[in-house]
Amino acid sequence: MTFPAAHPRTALSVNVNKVALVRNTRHLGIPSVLRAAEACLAAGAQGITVHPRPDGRHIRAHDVHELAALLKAWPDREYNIEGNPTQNLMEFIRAVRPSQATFVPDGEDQFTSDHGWSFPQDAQRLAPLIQECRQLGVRVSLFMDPIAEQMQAARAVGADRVELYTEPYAAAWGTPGQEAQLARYASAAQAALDVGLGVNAGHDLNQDNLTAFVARVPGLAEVSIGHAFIADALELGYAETVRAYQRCIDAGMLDRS
Ligand SMILES: CC(=O)[C@@H](O)[C@H](O)COP(=O)(O)O
Ligand SMILES: NCC(=O)COP(=O)(O)O
Repeated sequence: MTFPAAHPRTALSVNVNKVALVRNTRHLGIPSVLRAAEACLAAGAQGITVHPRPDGRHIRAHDVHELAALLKAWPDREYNIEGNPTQNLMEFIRAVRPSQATFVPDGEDQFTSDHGWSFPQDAQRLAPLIQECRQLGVRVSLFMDPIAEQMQAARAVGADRVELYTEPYAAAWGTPGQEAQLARYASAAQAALDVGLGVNAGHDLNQDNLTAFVARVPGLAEVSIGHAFIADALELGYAETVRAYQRCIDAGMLDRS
């Protein structure tokens, strides 16, 4: 399916954290993170995302480097490495130079990501790190709550994109608050576009809530999806799960136009 240049297809980046989480429960090397990534790329996923947390609970340093080598065989796909640049992220960015670095303000022992950066408080410590990434040729995306008023500051600090934290939308899915959340994300995305930022999104997106989000949120360049995707892949397999999520995206794109 092709889309007009004015509305390029929202890219699917598969987060493989949870494959590593299961692998780490034995010393057998299975399930393979590499095989998962390769199967998703072969099925058409536009990118792979990892979040190598400092405690190594799932993605570890060797995964980051092995996936970088794999992605070299897929030059038209993207590698997105997430993390807190004041912790361990920058060592990976310098060594691997992925397509994109997504800065996430997580603490070292955080259960999962649950908030975005705040401006002006975070600007001073982020600016030099963003500049370094851009000098390395790495696009920078800032994990942000869907607050339209924060987008100007995100741009001013040098970010190329924002990634809208979508758990509040996912939590409202199927409730009376769903529409208000969609309007909130659409407003934040438009504010980002208005100041020259690209728009990514992620966290708790799934096959139920993805289509409506793609349809309503303008200029959505990329969704990164992991937890629900891997849960679905346990039942459907990686290739069919990629196709299922692509169908959700394409349905949203058609609703948008
Ligand atoms: C930043 C974000 O929302 C996710 O990309 C993050 O990778 C989730 O981390 P866990 O997989 O450790 O829950
Ligand atoms: N940036 C979001 C991501 O990579 C995956 O989040 P989730 O789908 O595991 O919640």
